[in-house]
Amino acid sequence: MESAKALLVVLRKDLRVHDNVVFEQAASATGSEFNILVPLYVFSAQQMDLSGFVPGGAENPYPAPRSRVGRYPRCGRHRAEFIGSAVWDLKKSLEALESGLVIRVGIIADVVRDLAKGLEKNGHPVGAVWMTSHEGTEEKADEKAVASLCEGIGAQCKIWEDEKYFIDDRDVAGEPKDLANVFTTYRKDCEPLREKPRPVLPPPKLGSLPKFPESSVIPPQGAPFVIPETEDGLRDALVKPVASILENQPKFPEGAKSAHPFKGGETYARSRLHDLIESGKMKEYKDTRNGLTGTDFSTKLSAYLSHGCITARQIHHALLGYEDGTNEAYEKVDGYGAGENEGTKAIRFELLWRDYMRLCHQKFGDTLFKLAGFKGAGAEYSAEEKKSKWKTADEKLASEDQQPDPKRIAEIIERFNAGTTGMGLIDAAQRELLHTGYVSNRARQNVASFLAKHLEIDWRYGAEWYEYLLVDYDVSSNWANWQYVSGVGNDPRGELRIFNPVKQSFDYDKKGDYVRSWVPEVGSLTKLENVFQAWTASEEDLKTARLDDNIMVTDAIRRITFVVCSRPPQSGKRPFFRRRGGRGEAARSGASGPEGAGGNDGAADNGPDGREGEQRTGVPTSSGSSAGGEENGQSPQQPTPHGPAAGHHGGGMGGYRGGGGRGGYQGQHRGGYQGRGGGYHRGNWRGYPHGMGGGAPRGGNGFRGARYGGGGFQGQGAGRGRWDAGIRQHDG
Ligand SMILES: Cc1cc2nc3c(=O)[nH]c(=O)nc-3n(C[C@H](O)[C@H](O)[C@H](O)COP(=O)(O)OP(=O)(O)OC[C@H]3O[C@@H](n4cnc5c(N)ncnc54)[C@H](O)[C@@H]3O)c2cc1C
Repeated sequence: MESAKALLVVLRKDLRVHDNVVFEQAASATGSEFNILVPLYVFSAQQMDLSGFVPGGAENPYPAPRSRVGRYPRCGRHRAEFIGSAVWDLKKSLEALESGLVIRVGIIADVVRDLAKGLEKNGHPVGAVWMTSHEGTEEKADEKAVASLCEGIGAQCKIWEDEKYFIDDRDVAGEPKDLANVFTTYRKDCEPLREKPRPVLPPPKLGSLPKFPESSVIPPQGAPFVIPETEDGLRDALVKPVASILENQPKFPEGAKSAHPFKGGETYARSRLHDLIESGKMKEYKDTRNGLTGTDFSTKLSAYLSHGCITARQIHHALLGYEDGTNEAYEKVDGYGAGENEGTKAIRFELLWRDYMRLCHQKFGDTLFKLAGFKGAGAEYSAEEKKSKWKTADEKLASEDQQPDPKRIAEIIERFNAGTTGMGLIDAAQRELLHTGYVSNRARQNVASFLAKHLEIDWRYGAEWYEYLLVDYDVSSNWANWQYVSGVGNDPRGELRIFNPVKQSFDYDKKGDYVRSWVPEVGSLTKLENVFQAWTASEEDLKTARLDDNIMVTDAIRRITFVVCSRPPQSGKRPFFRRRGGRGEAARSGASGPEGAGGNDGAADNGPDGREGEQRTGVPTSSGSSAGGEENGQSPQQPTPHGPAAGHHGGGMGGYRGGGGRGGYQGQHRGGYQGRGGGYHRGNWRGYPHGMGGGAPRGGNGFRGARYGGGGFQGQGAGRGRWDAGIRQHDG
């Protein structure tokens, strides 16, 4: 056709040929207005350090991109490698379809402009540029820039719906502004989930795509960059500038194993999905999903989803083949043809969370990146709560009386990132992230909660560190989850949900294998409580383990006294923990109202976490926990390696709230203790509607929980000897 023109397809987070609207539509466009198809991928200078593409001697015109708050690189080596591999895999798939992929680096609109100019010069004017819409400020800006460029060159610009979500946007009722602020409400509107996803789109048939142009017609990459011609070359160019994460990069611990050894790309995504169903892992998913170690406790599909190597609805349809007994490949798998099971249902549930996080991003826009979060954007956040409680390393932003001062906060953040806080689970998770780019959902929640709620440090340092290092980084899922856990997002329990990392370790790392494998320094300690917090070990054990002068012991960032009961198990779910103190009056009457502050709302949103929690079954949360010791270790009665801390704030019972709470406890007795212990002082906790009391160590004096607790029970939970319980522990 004489007037036929080139179709330029810009691929970003849709690195696949199956279930991809642009290829499906391009295939049916053959013989019509487009005589050639130029699929294009651009490694973006806004998000990646491109200096590896610059041959020696030349200068990279784009400064290495950095995050706003922590000034971290935007994309670390694990994700760079994963994306490189996924792009290469797409190139191979397109070549197998007699097409191809042009790989470039730079700013998307600039690359499109240069390519369009060159193609026109070589006799192929660009008639249209297609791309799929993606969430994110930069992504939207790219879409706008390409649209305005198209206007300038007289080409059509088409931005297709992003179809990699579980429920298609076109099937979501209402406008983004109408989205429910609580996930459960949204979920209920969507149920039954199994009926919601649209069918998957077929991949283009061999030879069905408009011709890929001769290489001589495609203008080369602009100087000074050079695009490698092999997969290894591409990987090296991407990884070289970000190969080292820390100044003193620790070695990969001997014996530790990555939970995410997976390679990027659609081919690998499809085979991973198949393996998960064939091995029966999908059926077990609900029981295993809170694991910490190994490749199969969860799907590890997140990175494939984030980069669009697979779509959520492809996962759903593959599960249907197994559940409905229509895909013989799975006929030997337990549960074949038996319909949806607990495991497959839970996966759909998680995929819906992913949708929801993105819809929240649509609704709240750039407040995703704001310290006060989604809550700060709405009326549901009180004026007082909007005031920043957050500690920062930024001298200009810190309040004059910030304690610890910004310099110390900078040190703490550095140690938090490097995994040397002294809190085993947190350190293990941060080191696993450094070494592998992946960390389980359970560990992510603990890490986020630790930074935001125990240390009260601007949670965006953590979100940006994750953005830097996660292989599955997704702008909506990452930032909205950080907000959620930090209490400024869509968690209805907000600030009240706190993970006690010691109890979580006992619950989810029952033998300490996870912490031992990523924090080898504590590997020889035998007692679990010592593994989880090395400072609790005896002087002798510390010496034997050569830990006596280790910073994790001498200057643990946060000390949580946690009592392990030596009595034989009596009953219940958590036999080896026993609260010391806090079961007195305060515990029983600490929450007078229906909204006991610590009460976990069994009926409400349970969070994108381990939703199994005791709260829902009404079993009282046990475990003594406290946050002992000031961050800088200056507390006069700071816990010592030889014994538990003396002073902590009061502990209470994790509660169960909600109509007809089944035998649970009401309310949380939590106090900002300022008595003798000098223990954990959470002066910023405020506005708890009910049930917040102040527990006092040794005799019920010296607390000020009521000031923050608004109706909290004063003092009566104390006076039972030593208080070991402290901050409300929440086990999600
Ligand atoms: C602080 C924090 C930061 C996070 N950052 C990201 C991120 O950048 N990218 C990302 O994909 N997920 C993120 N998550 C969500 C979750 O931790 C990961 O999706 C999950 O651990 C990935 O492993 P998986 O694929 O084996 O998950 P599975 O347990 O197998 O879940 C299946 C899929 O459901 C989705 N999913 C599961 N949980 C969530 C959730 N809470 N929110 C949104 N989607 C979910 C993912 O796409 C996941 O692949 C974050 C969670 C927290 C608490």
